[in-house]
Amino acid sequence: MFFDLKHTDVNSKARAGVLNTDHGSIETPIFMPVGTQGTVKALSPRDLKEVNASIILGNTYHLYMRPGHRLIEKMGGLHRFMGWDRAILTDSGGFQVFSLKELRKIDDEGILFQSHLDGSYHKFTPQLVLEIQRSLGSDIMMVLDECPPYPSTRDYALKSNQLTIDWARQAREIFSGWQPLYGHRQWLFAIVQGGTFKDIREQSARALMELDFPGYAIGGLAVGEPKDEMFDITDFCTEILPEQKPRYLMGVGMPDDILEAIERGVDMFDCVIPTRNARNGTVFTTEGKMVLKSARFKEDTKPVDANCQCYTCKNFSRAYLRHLYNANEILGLTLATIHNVHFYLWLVRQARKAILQDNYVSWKERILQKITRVVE
Ligand SMILES: O=c1nc[nH]c2cc3[nH]c(NCCN4CCCCC4)nc3cc12
Repeated sequence: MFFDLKHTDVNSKARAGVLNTDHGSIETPIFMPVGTQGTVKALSPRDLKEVNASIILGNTYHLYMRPGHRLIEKMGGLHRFMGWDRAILTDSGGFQVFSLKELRKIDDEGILFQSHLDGSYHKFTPQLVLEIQRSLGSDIMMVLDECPPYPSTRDYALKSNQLTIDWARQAREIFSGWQPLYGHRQWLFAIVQGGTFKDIREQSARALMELDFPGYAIGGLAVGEPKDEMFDITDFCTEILPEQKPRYLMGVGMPDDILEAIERGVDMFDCVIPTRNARNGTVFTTEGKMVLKSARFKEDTKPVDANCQCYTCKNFSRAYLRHLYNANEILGLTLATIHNVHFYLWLVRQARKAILQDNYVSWKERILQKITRVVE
């Protein structure tokens, strides 16, 4: 089966499971490094394997814009094109359209927008974003949805939610009738919307569940709402969503956000933070966050994190990494990204171990004390 729920922690809603794709099995809770344009910035697929990444995220919007899904199809699909033979999840593009430029126009058919590259007009429909993801060959595809801005009026959230449900219904019908392009199975997830209105969230979840998807994303969060609202809505959604299906909280997040959401029953995460922060000189460690550019690391011979087994921590000092940043050396980006992605994957692997031992909550409280510090 696609998702095997192995165990739920007896003291919380935290779960340990396995996602079975044709590009390998993925132990959950899982973090998906973001590879927007067909590459996880500064890392090669070899680096990704070395840090045990089992699934990465690609963006339908960006790959459609450049180099185009037809070209990628001619190249044999995204896995072959980018040299990655493990799993890929692609976001459907609705969110990117909103976050990249002022929205052109949304109507019942889809989203009309201008390319951020050359200003040309395009229209994302439920059908088109599915065709793009079929050409890409993603193992997990997302339906076209509308992510309402935060805050939204109740009326806007209601209307937007109706659109997202209609688009999900169309996508489900299109998907049920097709053969995969490259021989490997592709799975289609729905996306729960409804803003911060619990009754609309319930309406969304139940309508999507009736359409019977293999997995459910919780969308419309991590868009500027207060953290406690994000966790409250997440907790509310996981109460309703099917226990035996994976839950994916889109765009989350900082290490502590991920641990809080795991406790509330979320299985899958993606976020640009580990890769983006690495490129800006901020790394996450078991002793807290560290700004490597800081002068205090000028002669620090210690590794980024003495408890870390990654290539960066086993071979280089904080002083060297700080030098690379100051000298604008590309290697600095790669080494810090290797470490941060390794840290996120290590964190969710430790979470899984704690869940299987039924002590997730106490483990989480202990590790949060350390990783939320700032290393001076
Ligand atoms: O509702 C969504 N539908 C489709 N994709 C999404 C992606 C999302 N990504 C986020 N938040 C990303 C937050 N991230 C934090 C670090 C800096 C860059 C932005 N919310 C999302 C909601 C959605």
